[in-house]
Amino acid sequence: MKISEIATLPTKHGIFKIQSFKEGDKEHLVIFTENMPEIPLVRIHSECLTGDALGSLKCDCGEQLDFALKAINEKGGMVIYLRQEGRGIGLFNKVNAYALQDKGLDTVEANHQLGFEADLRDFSIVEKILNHFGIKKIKLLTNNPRKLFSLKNIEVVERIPIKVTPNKFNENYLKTKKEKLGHKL
Ligand SMILES: Nc1nc2c(ncn2[C@@H]2O[C@H](COP(=O)(O)OP(=O)(O)OP(=O)(O)O)[C@@H](O)[C@H]2O)c(=O)[nH]1
Ligand SMILES: [Zn+2]
Repeated sequence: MKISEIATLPTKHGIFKIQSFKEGDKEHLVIFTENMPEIPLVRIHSECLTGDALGSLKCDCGEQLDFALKAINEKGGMVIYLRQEGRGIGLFNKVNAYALQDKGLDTVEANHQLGFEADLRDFSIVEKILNHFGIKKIKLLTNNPRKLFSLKNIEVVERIPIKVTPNKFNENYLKTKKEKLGHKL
């Protein structure tokens, strides 16, 4: 793992520090506050270019990221931004999955139709990053139990749910997340 220098990143949510952790060809990011409580608020966020950067309403990613940055700016902690777009299938395949969803398949069926498992993500780098910061206990912002189970040597003192406002474009996606992917929604 290669670790970059720390730089300042002013955002609409507040002034953060930013650092990149590179493993293989993946350039992950940690966006963190200068004030780091002993038990920080942590968001493990997987890349969603369409939701995070383009304002897509098909999923809840952009809204979750905004919610997390706002809360972390207030309470102290970090967003660990993992470059595993499309639950690990990549952007090109996600667009093909979206095309299948236009035809009526849900998010899980579309992945299967393309020959992928529903969720191919790997969260193993998270513990390495938290170790690097000397963090042993966290409060985790998530609705996804898989993220909790992926942490073996880090104590999750509290799981904080992220509430988003459903819209007509993502209501089926949220329903599938709850029914097929086990999200607590
Ligand atoms: N393959 C696929 N990936 C999607 C689709 N919609 C969103 N994604 C991806 O799903 C991932 C969502 O990541 P997160 O928001 O970190 O995680 P989550 O599983 O939703 O869990 P929490 O938000 O923590 O509750 C991102 O990588 C998105 O790119 C879809 O329809 N198909
Ligand atoms: Zn998304």
